[in-house]
Amino acid sequence: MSDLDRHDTIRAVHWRGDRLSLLDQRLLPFEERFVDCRSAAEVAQAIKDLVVRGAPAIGIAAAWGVVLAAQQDAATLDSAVRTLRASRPTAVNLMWALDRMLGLGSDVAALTAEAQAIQDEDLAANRHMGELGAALLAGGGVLTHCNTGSLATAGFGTALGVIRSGYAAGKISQVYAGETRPWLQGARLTMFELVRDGIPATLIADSAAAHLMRSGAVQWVIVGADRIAANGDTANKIGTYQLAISARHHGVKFMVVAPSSTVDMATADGAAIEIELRDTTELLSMAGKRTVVEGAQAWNPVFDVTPASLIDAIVTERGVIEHPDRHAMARLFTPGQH
Ligand SMILES: CSC[C@H]1O[C@H](OP(=O)(O)O)[C@H](O)[C@@H]1O
Repeated sequence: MSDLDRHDTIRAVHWRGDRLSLLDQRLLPFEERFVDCRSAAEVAQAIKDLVVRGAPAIGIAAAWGVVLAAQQDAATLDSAVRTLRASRPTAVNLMWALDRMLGLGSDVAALTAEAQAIQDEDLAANRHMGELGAALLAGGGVLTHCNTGSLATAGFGTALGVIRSGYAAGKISQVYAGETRPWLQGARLTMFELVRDGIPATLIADSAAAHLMRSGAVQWVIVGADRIAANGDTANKIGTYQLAISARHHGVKFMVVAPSSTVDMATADGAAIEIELRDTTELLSMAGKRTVVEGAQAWNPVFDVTPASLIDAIVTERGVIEHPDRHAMARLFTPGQH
């Protein structure tokens, strides 16, 4: 097993033939427990509750949810797909995967093969993007945000896949990970993956990012995506937009890494991307303990949109788009493709 092969040993999504086992990411890094989903409705609830999260991973989970629906009662397939589609609004991978499954009717064998293909294609795409993104690096430190690793995908990761490949190629000397409040995907999940891989990783507070960039310790900010519009505007975890502003101000390069299942050519620009608002309790408490006075209000958008003008490169498995705009996107993706 190559050094890189070791890195996708973490699997967030396991198809068991009659149920879908999901590594419960609400409990990581201190507890590794699986939630078994035996229906599309249970998969949809797991996506909504962030048992499984990460744009590619929720698309993969939803695809297996369609298989569960077909196994149980083909007559309920359409309503099962509607329930899955409504589970989270921003990551287009969810809609993309369901559209791929819908085209196959209710044949369980065909749906099973398609769900497996979606999962296998994602892992292959991540490894290829890892190489393409690593080729852009020239040493030094990188900063990443949220979690874009094996836990958010079929394995290896998108932005974290570039970091894995870049580190293995000697092109990264230090990885900084933002904690990513309020759900702490960076602190709880990315640090878990990097420490497990033996990659030198330093956790920073989200609010320390600009100060870190000003120090000169970071040459690239490398992030994932939940939806990339036809002009290259990119929706990603809340806090990404301000990282892009800080990066441009400090002369730090900004890379978005995402498979083509994240590209939504049917959405013209970032203004049209729906931003998920989650329960304010995620902001008003930490680890289940309230941290804010009763009666306080909160606002909890969990994604934001980075304009293409602040992105130096979008890495997909179809190729790298440098200085993205609608013309550059159209060279790799069909207008209107979703
Ligand atoms: C390769 S994961 C893409 C994306 O998904 C994460 O969001 P969430 O944890 O809420 O599902 C985050 O935005 C990642 O960058």
